[in-house]
Amino acid sequence: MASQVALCCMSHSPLLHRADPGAETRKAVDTALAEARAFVDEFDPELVVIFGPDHYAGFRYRLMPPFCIGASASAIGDYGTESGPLDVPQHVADDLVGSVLEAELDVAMSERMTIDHGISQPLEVLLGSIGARPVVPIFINSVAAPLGPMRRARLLGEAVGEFVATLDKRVLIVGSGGLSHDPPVPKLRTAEAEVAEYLIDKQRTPAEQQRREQQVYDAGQEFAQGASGLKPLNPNLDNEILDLLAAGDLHRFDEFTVEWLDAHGGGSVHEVRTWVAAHAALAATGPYRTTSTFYEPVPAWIVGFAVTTAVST
Ligand SMILES: O=C(O)CCC(=O)/C=C/C=C(\O)C(=O)O
Ligand SMILES: [Fe+2]
Repeated sequence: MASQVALCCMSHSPLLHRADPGAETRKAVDTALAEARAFVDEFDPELVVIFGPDHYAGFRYRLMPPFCIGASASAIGDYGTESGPLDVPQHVADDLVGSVLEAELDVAMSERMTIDHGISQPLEVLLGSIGARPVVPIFINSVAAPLGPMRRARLLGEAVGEFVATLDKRVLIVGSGGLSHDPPVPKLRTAEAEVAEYLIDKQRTPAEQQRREQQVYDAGQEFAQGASGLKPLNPNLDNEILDLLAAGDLHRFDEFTVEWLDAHGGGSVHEVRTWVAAHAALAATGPYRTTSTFYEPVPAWIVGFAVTTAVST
């Protein structure tokens, strides 16, 4: 018995519904996202497997795994996203963890995973709400240094795909994040003590969260006005990434080092790991074809914003 598998990868942004990117960009992004939603509606997934990052909302340095599969999860509701539980099919998540471990990838498991906009936003955009379909969330650390090699994200994806192939279900694989971008996410070793405490273990109060969200909005406005120390977006790199994914040339990502990507794509370009894992998962179920690609650099959101869909052939 085999599954039917489709893929949608998309950038997310805390500023997606908050900052005005200009009328033309808004229309283009909304159209791309509506088309992705229609693609998902038509596929009618029985299960969604989503690879996404976290931005110190759920995973902090008290214990920072490179990868974690959630067998039970809820969304924190940051940056205007929905809060509340996901509908995680526990036995599927348990079996997935077992299968990935069997493939010699030492993935962590959480029975109480907290997700942020990095996972909840694509679920809302593509499915209508975070609880609309059964979903297994897979966290890929993409911001908290040190990061392991890209190859491991590809291998994780492969192992997940091999499991997905056995389910005899319609499975949508989602990757969330990227592409080039350098949003103001603090770094443990350079952060002030109070911020470092947050990165390690501390929760924000609602007022602190609100202040932080305003700071991220302000950073986007500065960036859009060209008055920012953040690294520029890199459309050349982003197009190269999209071309490699569409060509199924996933091994090439093994050559991208963390340092090189950081220098050319900014501190959060590593969210592309979720795209690599998602494509590797799809590829593990058979050959695939990319059916749509949207890309536009959006300074007001501090991100090279992309959306792609793909199907098994
Ligand atoms: O709230 C924080 O401290 C982290 C800031 C943050 O969440 C920024 C996130 C940016 C993205 O998710 C992105 O552009 O990918
Ligand atoms: Fe992000």
